[in-house]
Amino acid sequence: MKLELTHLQDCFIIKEDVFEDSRGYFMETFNQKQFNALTNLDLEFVQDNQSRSSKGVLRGLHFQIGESAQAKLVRVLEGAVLDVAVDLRKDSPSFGRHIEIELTSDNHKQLFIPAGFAHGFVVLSDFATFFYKVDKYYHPGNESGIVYNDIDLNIDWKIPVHNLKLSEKDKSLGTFKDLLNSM
Ligand SMILES: Cc1cn([C@H]2C[C@H](O)[C@@H](COP(=O)(O)OP(=O)(O)O[C@H]3O[C@H](C)C(=O)[C@H](O)[C@H]3O)O2)c(=O)[nH]c1=O
Repeated sequence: MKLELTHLQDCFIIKEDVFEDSRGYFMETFNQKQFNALTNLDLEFVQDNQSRSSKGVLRGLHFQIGESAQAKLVRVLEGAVLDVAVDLRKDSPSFGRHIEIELTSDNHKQLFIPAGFAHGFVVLSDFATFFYKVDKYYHPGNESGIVYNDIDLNIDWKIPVHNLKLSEKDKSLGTFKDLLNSM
């Protein structure tokens, strides 16, 4: 297991060892002891989530608030996505900045996203199966988000806007400025 720092504080790229042979490959996709030792965190993931989406589907930007704020360890089982995480922690040196990273079933990359971040992804392949671990349970009443095309975040989703497919909920999410005003 290898850890790669990013320009966002406490947000890491994780590469697990992949053992390939003539049959295919084997990998340990998560090892709590190794994860805690490498990240120097004492996290316990309590829920696994999985979604499958077609090309152009954009899910996000989402986060849970207060005590329900989730750290996430995300990866792709099938296909490819552009994954985006935004640092919403006011005291962070990377506050307001975001990372865009391609996660695919071939590059086996995982992204660790700390609590206090907004998260979303757009599907680049015909279909993508997205899998992630979270360290806090789902609390629908504590869900919040930022609209994908927020002018201040200025995220380049790589897919032409007319090809994007969002839920009605995600289309009507608030702006980054709305969030700042509520802090
Ligand atoms: C997140 C979640 C949802 N649900 C139910 C609620 C809805 O009936 C249904 C679909 O939920 P939603 O449209 O919010 O699913 P996504 O748009 O994939 O949401 C996720 O999108 C981005 C990528 C994230 O990072 C979040 O973890 C998560 O918000 O699943 C549950 O039962 N448990 C859960 O933990």
